[in-house]
Amino acid sequence: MSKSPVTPQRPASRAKPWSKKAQDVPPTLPPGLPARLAAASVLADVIGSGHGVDEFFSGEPVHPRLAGLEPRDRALVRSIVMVSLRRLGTIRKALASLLERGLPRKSGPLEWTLITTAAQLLFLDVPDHAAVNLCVQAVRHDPQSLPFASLANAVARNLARLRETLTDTDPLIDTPAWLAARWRLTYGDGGVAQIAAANRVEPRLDITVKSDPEGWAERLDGDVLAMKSIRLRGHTPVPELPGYEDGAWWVQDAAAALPARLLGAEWGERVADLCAAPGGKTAQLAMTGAQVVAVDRSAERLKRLAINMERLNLSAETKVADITTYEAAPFDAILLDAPCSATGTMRRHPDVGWTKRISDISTLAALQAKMLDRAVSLLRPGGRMVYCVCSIEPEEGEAQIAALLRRNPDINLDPIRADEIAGESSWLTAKSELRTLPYFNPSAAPGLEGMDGFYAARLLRRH
Ligand SMILES: C[S@@+](CC[C@H](N)C(=O)[O-])C[C@H]1O[C@@H](n2cnc3c(N)ncnc32)[C@H](O)[C@@H]1O
Repeated sequence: MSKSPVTPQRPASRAKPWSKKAQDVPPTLPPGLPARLAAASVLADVIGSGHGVDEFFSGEPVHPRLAGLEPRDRALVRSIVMVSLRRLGTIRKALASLLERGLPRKSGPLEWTLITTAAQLLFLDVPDHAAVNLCVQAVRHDPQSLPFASLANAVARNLARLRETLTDTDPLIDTPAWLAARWRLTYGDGGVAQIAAANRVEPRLDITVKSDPEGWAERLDGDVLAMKSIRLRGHTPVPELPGYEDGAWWVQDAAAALPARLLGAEWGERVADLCAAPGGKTAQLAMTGAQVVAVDRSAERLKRLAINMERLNLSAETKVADITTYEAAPFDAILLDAPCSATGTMRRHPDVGWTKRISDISTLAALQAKMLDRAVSLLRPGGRMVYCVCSIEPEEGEAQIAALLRRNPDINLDPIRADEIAGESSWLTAKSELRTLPYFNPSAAPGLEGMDGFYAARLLRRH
């Protein structure tokens, strides 16, 4: 039997592979199998073609294997895919140790079935017999992988048997090598190790409340964090939680809630939220009583923003426009939440490291610079702006703002004070910009720690 490495090469194309041929799932398949086939297939498409997991699970199912699945099964598929991505390094190492002769060539979806089976056996609360049995059925379902059904059976049984030793790995193994190398340069050996460890923990849901954080924390079984976000302890689906229908709160990571607060928008001010959709920060700005214009290039995402604002009973004007060419009367204050590599959000989006490429960072940094130049030109003299990104790459944060200040002498950095961020001076850079990392916000309760990696700088326009 010839061998191939366990790690496949990602093709350059980002075409939607599932759009070419629909693979209908016959309704006669045994229970649980359609979800396992879907998990393997979605994972192959995420890693193979660079599509984000959210593309598959927000809105109507676009993948033929997801169509027709019950919501409960879709949720299971999502969690199998997420764990597979979050622990991909550990899983690949485990499979490599069990496949003495490597992965057989021309074995169709075998690799994806084994990875998603490993995710269930090593990290999810799926009974061993169900995971092993469905693995073998999934392998038998495809003519190319069919000859390897007994190999898959042996691998799956060994995964269950050796679970403890196979999962005892260095967190860095689950960080894509290109990101680990970058983070080592920026944050040192200690920093990269802590980021890697934090990214392995599935984060809880954070919410921003309109008022009464203590009361809502009690009602929702959550903890009030330093900056008044609430971190929920449980995993109840969002729409079923008290206060959701009434628009008392919205989902927003604790770090993502900081930039809008730092802008300090005031009642009656004319404020622009640039790159606004789906609107977590727009809601915060609108809460202040400012007149908010929410601008985004995507009409579809702005529609979602409008629906969110309606549920929250808040108002903002929406405008579909490209920020790099957007024109408007001057604003008192601007929030620019620029598109970025999102490497600070890998706790919530473990696909980021496997779907983004190193070249994306310079492409995005160039776009951010253009947006910044446009945004500062929209400020009135004396106006203020907060620029933020959910990236932990300096090119998109610290270096981006340093370059803006060099090319625009009219713009000053307005230092952020520790007392504006609940006294957390370790969240500030030497120049008093905000820099959070995924391992910040430790907690005594396991699973309740961490926050997104964010960068924010506050700027003032002089003339
Ligand atoms: C990081 S998300 C914004 C998240 C949002 N601020 C929030 O808090 O909910 C970035 C947004 O930038 C938008 N975007 C990307 N390129 C753009 C451009 N050239 N002009 C306007 N919007 C753009 C995307 O459609 C996306 O909605």
